[in-house]
Amino acid sequence: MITLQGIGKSFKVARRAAGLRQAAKSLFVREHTVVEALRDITFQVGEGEIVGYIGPNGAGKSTSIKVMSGILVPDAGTCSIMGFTPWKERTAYVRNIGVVFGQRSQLWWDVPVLDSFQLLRDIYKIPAAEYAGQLALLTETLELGSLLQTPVRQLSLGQRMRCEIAASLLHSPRVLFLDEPTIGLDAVSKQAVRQFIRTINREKGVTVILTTHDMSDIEALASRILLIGKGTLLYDGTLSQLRGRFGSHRTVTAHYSENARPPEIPGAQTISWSPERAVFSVDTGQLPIADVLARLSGQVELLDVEIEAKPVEELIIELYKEHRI
Ligand SMILES: Nc1ncnc2c1ncn2[C@@H]1O[C@H](COP(=O)(O)OP(=O)(O)OP(=O)(O)O)[C@@H](O)[C@H]1O
Repeated sequence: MITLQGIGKSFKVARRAAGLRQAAKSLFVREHTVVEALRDITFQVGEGEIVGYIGPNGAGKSTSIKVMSGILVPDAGTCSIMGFTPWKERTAYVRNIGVVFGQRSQLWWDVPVLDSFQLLRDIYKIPAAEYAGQLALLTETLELGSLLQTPVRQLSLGQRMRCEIAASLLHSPRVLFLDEPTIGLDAVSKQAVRQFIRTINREKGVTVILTTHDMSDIEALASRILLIGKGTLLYDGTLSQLRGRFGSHRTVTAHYSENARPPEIPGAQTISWSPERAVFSVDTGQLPIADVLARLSGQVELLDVEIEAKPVEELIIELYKEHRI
């Protein structure tokens, strides 16, 4: 569905020091630096996948999305999406993709949402019956009923995001690019947006590329992660592979009847202790959980035990650390 091969993109940025004198000088002599935003980016995405495209600020995520959606022309490499080269066959290509930039709006600010939708219907030349069906479906699943007649500037962020997502799907695209679609949303709106993305992926087979800083988006949606740092692709694997790599650690919290001495578990690190509760960090690759439980029950009268894996957020931080980004 999506193939990127050796994609590179640099930006030439004008540079000048602060101050009036420097401003005057820059009118005559321009100094430039080159920012290498993408370097040799190569990956493939299959039809129906949801891929989390992650990386720290300035890593090159938005630039990649812009290249893939045909807004930016790369300096090097090839990109084929559904057989199109995005920046070459733009008009035909955009009929097959949907794009949401969480930080920007594609809706007209002063007019009711429905007017923007109708304009998009005309731009994409969506047949009347298809538009009516798709609008009804999106209105119901994204709960847009009361919003359609409201000017965009009067919508809250969460309401606007639901409308943005609907706008990007009116023409039934096969690929959806989402650049931080849940930024600034409250917990309930986030859930609604995630649920909707899952549904269109499962029921319509829409392929989704998702950039986000919210690791719970990744956990809820993406089975595969592409990690980009300083313009280079650093990791391409599934979430479970990532868990397998860093995830043999468990936090074990034991609650027990009052005990004067801390339980001793050789091979486990004691994080905290009180007469009724102890918390351990255990590398299950070295020390099986069953051994920990056996040791605990030999020393204290156990009342309850909680075993937690490292949250995805921490796994991603480990990955950032490993690649020094
Ligand atoms: N139009 C531009 N002109 C100059 N430099 C740019 C331009 N767009 C992006 N860059 C630079 O390219 C690099 C990658 O930027 P990009 O916006 O792709 O990062 P990002 O991973 O989306 O970051 P964030 O998570 O902060 O949104 C950054 O160093 C940025 O300053």
